[in-house]
Amino acid sequence: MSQNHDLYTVAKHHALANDVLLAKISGQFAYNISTSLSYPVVGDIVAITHSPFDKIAIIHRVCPRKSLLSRVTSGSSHTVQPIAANIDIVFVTTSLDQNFNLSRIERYLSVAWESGAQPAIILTKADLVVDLENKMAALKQIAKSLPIFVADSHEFASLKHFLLAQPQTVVFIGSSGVGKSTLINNLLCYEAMQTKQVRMRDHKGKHATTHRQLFQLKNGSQIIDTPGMRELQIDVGNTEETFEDIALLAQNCRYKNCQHHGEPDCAIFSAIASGRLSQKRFDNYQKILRENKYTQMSASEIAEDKFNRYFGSKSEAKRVRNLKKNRQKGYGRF
Ligand SMILES: Nc1nc2c(ncn2[C@@H]2O[C@H](COP(=O)(O)OP(=O)(O)OP(=O)(O)O)[C@@H](O)[C@H]2O)c(=O)[nH]1
Ligand SMILES: [Zn+2]
Repeated sequence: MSQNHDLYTVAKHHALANDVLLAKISGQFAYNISTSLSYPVVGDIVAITHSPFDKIAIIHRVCPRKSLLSRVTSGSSHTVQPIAANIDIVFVTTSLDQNFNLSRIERYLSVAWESGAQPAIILTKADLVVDLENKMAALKQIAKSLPIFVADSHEFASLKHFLLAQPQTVVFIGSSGVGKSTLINNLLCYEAMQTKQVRMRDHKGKHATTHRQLFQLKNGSQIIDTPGMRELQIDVGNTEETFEDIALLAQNCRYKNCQHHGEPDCAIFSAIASGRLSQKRFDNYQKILRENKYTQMSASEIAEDKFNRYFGSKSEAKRVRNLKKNRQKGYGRF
């Protein structure tokens, strides 16, 4: 089953993820809920009743879970939020380009272990790897005997083989941009995931019903991908060490608090212009800083921050929306 606000989408049969019912929790169930972990979550198996005369079925209870992936919301409330249940494998996904970072993998592995599911590691963007042997040797030190899959967007046969070997429920966790959606799309062989823009809008409650959270492969294996999972960002910890070159450059900016967004005498800007620093590396650095910031924020704060970054302020977005609405009504101009 999967969730969208108060309404849950429940598959009638475990093996038929596309034959679904809409459902909500019963009053009695809601009354007995003691913590946020008691709510049904994507991947849960639930007991329902459904009258043929009602569009919406009733969920009475959640069956015991064999695993539960959760996150601590570190905004104001610090509650534990369930993300997905009954997962067999948590794939810790990381890219083999310059974002390869052992301490980050370790952090994600600890989240995976915590869930009660079996962790495994996927290394993506193998086409960009430099020095695979050394990276693998270092990784094996922390991964011990965990399975490690190496993939890129064209070659992911070993992973596919693994998923097709037996029916299993899997999730992919890892930092933004490591290639999770690309990999899932490839595994599903079609563009099943929403674009980033659509996912942004999910946070605003729009189009939310179109965001599928559970995808089924032909052999019955299921891939869970929820917005909650996307926000399961882990503090990288040693950003400064990884991006020491950028920190050193930034010391030469005219302003101490330079954001490197076009301020005068920005050393980062000059370094990029002269080719001493690649734009891509700087973009990655900023992305990781954002991820770090997100670990300190609640889901709604993250949504708001992303919204503002993409669309400007809410009042600006509202103004644009009203203009559009008026245009549709046939008056006003856009
Ligand atoms: N070179 C290379 N680029 C890749 C590969 N896989 C993905 N990418 C690129 O990496 C970028 C991020 O990929 P996504 O699949 O959106 O990453 P993600 O992990 O789903 O990111 P979030 O949705 O933010 O969590 C895209 O521009 C992809 O085209 C790969 O195997 N090789
Ligand atoms: Zn600067």
